[in-house]
Amino acid sequence: MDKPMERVVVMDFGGQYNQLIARRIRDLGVFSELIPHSTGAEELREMAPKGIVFSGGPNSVYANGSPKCDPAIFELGIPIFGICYGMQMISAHYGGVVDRAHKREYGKAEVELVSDSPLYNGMSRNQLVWMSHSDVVISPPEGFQVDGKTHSAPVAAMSDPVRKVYAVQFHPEVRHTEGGNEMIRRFLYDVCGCEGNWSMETFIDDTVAELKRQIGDKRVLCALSGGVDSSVVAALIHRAIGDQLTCMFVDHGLLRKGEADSVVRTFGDHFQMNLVKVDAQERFLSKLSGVSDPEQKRKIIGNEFIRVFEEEAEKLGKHHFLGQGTLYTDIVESGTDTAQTIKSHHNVGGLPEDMEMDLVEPVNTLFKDEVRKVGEELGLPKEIVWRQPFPGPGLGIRVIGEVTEEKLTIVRESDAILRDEIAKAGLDSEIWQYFTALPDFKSVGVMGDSRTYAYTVGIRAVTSIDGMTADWSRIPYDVLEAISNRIINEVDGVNRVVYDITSKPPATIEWE
Ligand SMILES: Nc1ncnc2c1ncn2[C@@H]1O[C@H](COP(=O)(O)OP(=O)(O)OP(=O)(O)O)[C@@H](O)[C@H]1O
Ligand SMILES: O=c1[nH]c(=O)c2[nH+]cn([C@@H]3O[C@H](COP(=O)(O)O)[C@@H](O)[C@H]3O)c2[nH]1
Ligand SMILES: NC(=O)CC[C@H](N)C(=O)O
Ligand SMILES: [Mg+2]
Repeated sequence: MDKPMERVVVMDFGGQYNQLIARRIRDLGVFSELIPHSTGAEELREMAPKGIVFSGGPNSVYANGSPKCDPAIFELGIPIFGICYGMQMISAHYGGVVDRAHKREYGKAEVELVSDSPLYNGMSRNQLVWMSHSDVVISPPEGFQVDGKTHSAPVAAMSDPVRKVYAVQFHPEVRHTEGGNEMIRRFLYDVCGCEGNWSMETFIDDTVAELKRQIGDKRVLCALSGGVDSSVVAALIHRAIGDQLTCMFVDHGLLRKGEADSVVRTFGDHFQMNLVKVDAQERFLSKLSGVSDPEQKRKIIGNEFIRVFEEEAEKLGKHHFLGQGTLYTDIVESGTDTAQTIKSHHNVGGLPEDMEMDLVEPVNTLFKDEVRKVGEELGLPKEIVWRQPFPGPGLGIRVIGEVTEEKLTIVRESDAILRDEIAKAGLDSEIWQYFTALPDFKSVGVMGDSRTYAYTVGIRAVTSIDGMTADWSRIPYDVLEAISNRIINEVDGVNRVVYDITSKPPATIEWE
């Protein structure tokens, strides 16, 4: 008889990075999934996980009604790893003190490791980590040792090796925490005693089989942007159902310079599938006219996409399903039962409630870098697999506030210059995503001895792996200078250029 599948569960307290924790664990060869934080101890005993992770979350443990796990879970004898909110909850459970921090920590921080607990034994004493919290454990509960501290957090990591309970205030699951993967690995293998028998190699086969079953002999319309996510989805669906698939690319007037043509060309060069291109500039721009709230803009764009797909599908005959390249990132940022809405991605939080087609989203548990792996495995061309992400709402969320033709032109032209200069400097594969944004204000300048009162263009360039966290790119000054000069000289209506030097968190990659 097969052994029960080895697994480690992640209890969901609403953190932005929860699926990322599960994903890291899978990467390390152990099956992992998110489960609701309300899962009881009895149910967990039946699942028999090798370990339990408590995730982060937006709440404060000392606030009324903040989510807590079933206290009996602490008595199961299964190793526990608490992250951020998870650590604060462990502390509160065992009688430690949690309070508002004097100094909040967002983004990069340095933890000094002060113990030799199995998670950190032999590691460099100074660890670069990523933080996102405003509460802090002031003193650990009885029986716990302090494993690490930062300037602002006297307890940045703690553990009780006897009860096998480990906890960190920082986020080991994000890529910017350099030793994070190793800490998770040690939890899985050294603390929980996992063997590591899970692999993602079968993902494509399993997914194609599931798509065949789900779709049967019905037809699918796949929303195709030319980006990696939708290209991978189209390729997966095509493998499953062949000609029952039609791809549809919408030009909503919010695309980058030259984008519509290049998408159609690249698709024709590499795919043996049907592609329909829809020109819908007018309808998107008129719906956006006079609207300046970012969430409202996103919802209008999401709605309009679906209405276009429905109308165009009608012309081609009945399509039961709509395929989308939705990633897990899009879902969690759009808000879930426990996670707060950071921004409504057009393909998730921006969807209308009354949709005619059912969604097919085969990569919606994955992150960008996993989708890229699937794309490479499927043999998609490099230019698609490594294309920088471009959001569905396009320049519509890079013009801050109301979208007008004049502002779209400024963003489109300045973005083209930025892309050109980045390519010339050979930085295009180094920087994960780069673009310009147009804040909704003017400032004073002097050009040719005359006073100007014109727009400011913001440059955003980030390094990332999965888009969940990001750092600003250290573009060399001479490259920035060339970009700035060209934007001022070549784009009408601009007299100032600024460079965004914020990481995510606390900022996000896009400005809206
Ligand atoms: N212009 C468009 N026409 C048709 N579908 C689109 C368009 N823009 C976005 N979509 C749909 O919305 C989904 C989400 O967009 P998103 O930008 O996250 O993914 P992508 O464009 O496939 O990849 P990338 O993130 O690399 O740009 C896409 O996968 C696609 O299904
Ligand atoms: O298809 C999309 N629809 C959207 O509504 C959307 N909003 C942001 N993005 C992209 O997602 C990644 C993370 O972005 P943020 O840090 O701005 O949330 C970045 O790569 C963003 O470009 C979107 N993609
Ligand atoms: N990221 C988190 O889990 C945050 C936990 C808690 N809300 C804090 O601010 O400290
Ligand atoms: Mg895109």
